Amino acid sequence: MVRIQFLKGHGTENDFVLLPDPGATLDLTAARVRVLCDRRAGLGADGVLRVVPAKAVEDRPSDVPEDQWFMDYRNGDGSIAEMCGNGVRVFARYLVDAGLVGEREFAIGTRAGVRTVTVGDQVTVGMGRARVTGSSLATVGGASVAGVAVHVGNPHLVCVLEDADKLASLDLTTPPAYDPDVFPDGVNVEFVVVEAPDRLRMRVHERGVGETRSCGTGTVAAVTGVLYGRGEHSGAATVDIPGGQVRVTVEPEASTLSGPAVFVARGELDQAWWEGIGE
Ligand SMILES: N[C@@H](CCC[C@H](N)C(=O)O)C(=O)O
Repeated sequence: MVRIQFLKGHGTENDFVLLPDPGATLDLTAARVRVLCDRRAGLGADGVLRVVPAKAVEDRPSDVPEDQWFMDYRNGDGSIAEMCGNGVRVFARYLVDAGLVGEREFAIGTRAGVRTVTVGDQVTVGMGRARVTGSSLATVGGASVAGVAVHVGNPHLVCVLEDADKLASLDLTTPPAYDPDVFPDGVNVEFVVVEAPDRLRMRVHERGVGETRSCGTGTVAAVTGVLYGRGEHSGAATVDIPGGQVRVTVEPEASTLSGPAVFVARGELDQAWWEGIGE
């Protein structure tokens, strides 16, 4: 009988089920991801992080070497996404805690390429280049808001609002509408208020999940988009999200994300339940 271990953790309350899969034997179907993430029928999470050796991932990006650990990230709806900034911090904490890496600074393979991490009280991730790709509109509650499109390995649309009351009153229980010609693969939509030159408040509707308490790539996109609006390409900001606070730095060719990564539970999945999850 194969025993399937799990951990439950979060980064600023963006929560994940982490599945160690050193032998790359798990059959992680979209249906299994959906049920695992279901907050009543499963463990409940925004997404799943499968921990797998990069050499077992045939479609990994060409710059991810064979000897790295690979973050196989899935959204709660079962879809695959390129990158997850909060997830990679939780993933990094797991690798250190489990003794799977010997250093506190190391690299992790993701579908967006290699990400370097430094694990301390907080976990800092080198998020690569955050690229402004254009502008577009998001429509929420019948009103359209202009946004800056930012690519952080995955797609984002950053919409700046005038004040915190507007941000608080947004109804994100239904997905904001966006232009599918601009975002053919869907988009994560961030709504942001600039509270001080180096302080943002943000809410997010994530592709493949819904509104979450935090989105790491989204915070990097938000800082990049706000800087872009000021005609700047470098800067740093603290971002307040409903689940806590992260720190972001942006340079023309690189960005970083720092924040907490916490585990709350670990255990074993029920074998019969897992086997019984159909398509
Ligand atoms: N929560 C994540 C982003 C997860 C992927 C996203 N929903 C997508 O589909 O691109 C983060 O912390 O970055």
